[in-house]
Amino acid sequence: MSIVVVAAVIVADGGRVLAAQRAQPAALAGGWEFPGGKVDPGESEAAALVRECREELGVEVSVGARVGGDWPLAEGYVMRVWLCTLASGSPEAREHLALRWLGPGEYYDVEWLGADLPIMKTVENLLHRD
Ligand SMILES: Nc1nc2c([nH]c(=O)n2[C@H]2C[C@H](O)[C@@H](COP(=O)(O)OP(=O)(O)OP(=O)(O)O)O2)c(=O)[nH]1
Repeated sequence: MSIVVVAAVIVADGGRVLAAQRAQPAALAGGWEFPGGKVDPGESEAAALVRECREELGVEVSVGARVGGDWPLAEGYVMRVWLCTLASGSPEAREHLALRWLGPGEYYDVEWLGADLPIMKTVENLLHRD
């Protein structure tokens, strides 16, 4: 069974999306991702998503619609992604090198990790469908 990594696409007013720059490991440092992490044993995926956003950003999020299905990562890992909104707090980079709010037209201004680029494309379609 694959290890599940959950990730939050935090969306704010004007279609802004929060990107976070990884600090580690060396192979991924500097790349941009969606906040998240591994689900702990016995923990629900939604609870893991909320916990990771609290730990990494110091915010509370509300979990919304799922983005796609299982996104492949390295062998043995899959990523599951949800749209989220901020319920309280203002994100700060507690574990990342930097954070950026990307507005429409800026979604590809950061060097997304390989797995995240197709996710960003899917999110763009979801947000601009109407
Ligand atoms: N959180 C997150 N991880 C991603 C993304 N894209 C991507 O390839 N990954 C990879 C990087 C890592 O190999 C793995 C998740 O690891 P992590 O370091 O975020 O997990 P964690 O917070 O539970 O960390 P740790 O306790 O194992 O240190 O998934 C993404 O958008 N968000």
